[in-house]
Amino acid sequence: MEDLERDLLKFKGFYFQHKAFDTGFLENLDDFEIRDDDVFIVTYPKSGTIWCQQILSLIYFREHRKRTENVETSYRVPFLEYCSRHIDFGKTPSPRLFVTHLPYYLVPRGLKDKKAKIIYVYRNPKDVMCSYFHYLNTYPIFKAADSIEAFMKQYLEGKVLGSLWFDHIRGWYKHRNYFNIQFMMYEEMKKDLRSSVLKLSKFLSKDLSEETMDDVVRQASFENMKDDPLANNENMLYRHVGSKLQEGHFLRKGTIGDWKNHMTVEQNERFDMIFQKQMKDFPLQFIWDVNKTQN
Ligand SMILES: Nc1ncnc2c1ncn2[C@@H]1O[C@H](COP(=O)(O)OS(=O)(=O)O)[C@@H](OP(=O)(O)O)[C@H]1O
Repeated sequence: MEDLERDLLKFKGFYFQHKAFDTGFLENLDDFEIRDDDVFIVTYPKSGTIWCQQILSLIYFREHRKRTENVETSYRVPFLEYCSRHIDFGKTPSPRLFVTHLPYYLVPRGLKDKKAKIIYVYRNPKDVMCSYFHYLNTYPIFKAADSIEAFMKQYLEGKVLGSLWFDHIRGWYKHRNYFNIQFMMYEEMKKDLRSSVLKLSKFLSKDLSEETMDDVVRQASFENMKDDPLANNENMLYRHVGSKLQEGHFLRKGTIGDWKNHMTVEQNERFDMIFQKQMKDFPLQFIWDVNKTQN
């Protein structure tokens, strides 16, 4: 656990990345001035963050859609809690787009005016766990367990950046009425990206032409993003954390149900028991298998 404490920092009950932590900024985050036309993507890690960053970049920036500017997606939609050292958010032109992994109780209180918009993307927690495991074994953001068994323990105890998955999604859902928030499911985006982009554009009051819609859907596909150095996060991660593997990719598989390739029957049953206990009476549905609808 010593290594974990070196890499992660618990602040107000939530684990942050130690190296990128800006105490002054986070101490005052409650007062961070929110503009009515701000848009925030909120995710638990490995739930489709960069995907949604890319969709918003394509919707909001013609230059991104038409590839006339060489600006990375992660810069167009920066992390609220990790980019304050190099971006002056007060000077960013409107509409500002942000992304955050913060829990509901740490976001700026101005979001409760319900004018600025929040998109919460969630994904089934077994695929989140497997994606997280591979990610940490590719990019050394913090000390990673070297087996799924050990990582499952760490993840189910919430000793990871983002803390406990159950707390994150339950907290945001329970407090949804305080915010102007749209929940989006990773698996629905995967099954029908066009309908998901349409849903998002309605929420954002953006009327997209057919041509724009085609551009967005095409450039937000997994295959396209994986090969796009502006959108695949690899340069950004390489600059900030380095990589342990020659062949590791941030956009790794982008599928539904990869957990079946990594978890044993026993691990899966153990996970299910904890999930059922923690998520009893939780109304949002999840898709665990590419061939199945919600359950
Ligand atoms: N376009 C598209 N389509 C489908 N899936 C996609 C897409 N873009 C990113 N991804 C997958 O999202 C996973 C990374 O999650 P995040 O971006 O939330 O990671 S992070 O929290 O910002 O580190 C990671 O999942 P895994 O492949 O399962 O590891 C990415 O592949």
